Amino acid sequence: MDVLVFGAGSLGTLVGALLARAHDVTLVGRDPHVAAVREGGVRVSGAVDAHTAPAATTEYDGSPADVAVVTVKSFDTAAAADALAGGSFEAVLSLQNGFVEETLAARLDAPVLAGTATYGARLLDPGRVACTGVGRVALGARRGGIDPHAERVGKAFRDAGIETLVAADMPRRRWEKLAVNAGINAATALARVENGALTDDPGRELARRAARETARVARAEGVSLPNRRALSALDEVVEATSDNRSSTLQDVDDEKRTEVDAINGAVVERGERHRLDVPTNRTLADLLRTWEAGRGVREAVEASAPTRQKESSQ
Ligand SMILES: NC(=O)C1=CN([C@@H]2O[C@H](COP(=O)(O)OP(=O)(O)OC[C@H]3O[C@@H](n4cnc5c(N)ncnc54)[C@H](OP(=O)(O)O)[C@@H]3O)[C@@H](O)[C@H]2O)C=CC1
Ligand SMILES: CC(C)(CO)C(=O)C(=O)O
Repeated sequence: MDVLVFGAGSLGTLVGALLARAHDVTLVGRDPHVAAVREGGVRVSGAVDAHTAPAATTEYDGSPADVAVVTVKSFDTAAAADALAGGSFEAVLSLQNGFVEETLAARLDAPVLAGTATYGARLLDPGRVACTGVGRVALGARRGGIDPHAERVGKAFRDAGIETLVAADMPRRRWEKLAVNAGINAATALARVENGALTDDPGRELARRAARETARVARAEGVSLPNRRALSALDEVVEATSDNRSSTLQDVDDEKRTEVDAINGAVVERGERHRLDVPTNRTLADLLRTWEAGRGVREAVEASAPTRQKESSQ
């Protein structure tokens, strides 16, 4: 299978390198990482050990592929879709946080599959990525149901040794992942702690409040996500990733724009559509955005790529 991975940062490089064990893969990313991959391939370390040689480029040239896997940050989704619009794919799969599939579907002709990834990945140096935790990729039709494209992409992932579930209930899984991220990411970033700090109060109850609010908004959107399911998913991930620094904490560490708009901001925006008050998510979003404004990181991103999406949580 020919695979294009668009957004070869931490997660895209890990997934692309693993897929290259069984498929023809091309990474689209930035130099000097792309140059290093061209020179010596990708070395995967940590929970998975691999060394593969995907192709790599900084500019997608429109070449067709069986599947395009999108792994840019949520606020780069529209720009990524615009870059991919000239290509031809059997399917497009997003592994990003947030409800970005609609942004892709609005711009691309190919069927867009929803995906969640609980693998942990961290780009160490150009050409080197660490797998900080073996999780699972869940993928399927973004509106739910059985999808032949999902079956084919899921087989390709499994053939490459990636833990993969092809799911018919991606709407619930996307909201469940959002509840987990709403509970973990902002709290750990603002408190500057690893995920495991949310095992005990006050962090645990803070995270649970944010997750419960998210589940309530999910139900208002017509998605069956009971509080107990959202809370058990939160507990499972906090335990499984207790030593992790969440991606939002990593962004704060690196003084980079966060995905707050696609996480807590999305809960607030969707809640407002249903006149639901979500005070914990609102406060977490406001605090993170205050940090971003204080560091000027949002403007820096938009200045560097004007076509970058004005964040929306469509
Ligand atoms: N890392 C992880 O463990 C996990 C990440 N995720 C999700 O996956 C997504 C990606 O996360 P992550 O990999 O950590 O983020 P990264 O920032 O490490 O990776 C995204 C990469 O895409 C690049 N990029 C963006 N636009 C373009 C473009 N037009 N052309 C070429 N390269 C481009 C970025 O470069 P630049 O910064 O220079 O624009 C960056 O290198 C996020 O939504 C995240 O929430 C989900 C689960 C786990
Ligand atoms: C699941 C979790 C919270 C793991 O850290 C994650 O997805 C992230 O950090 O963005």
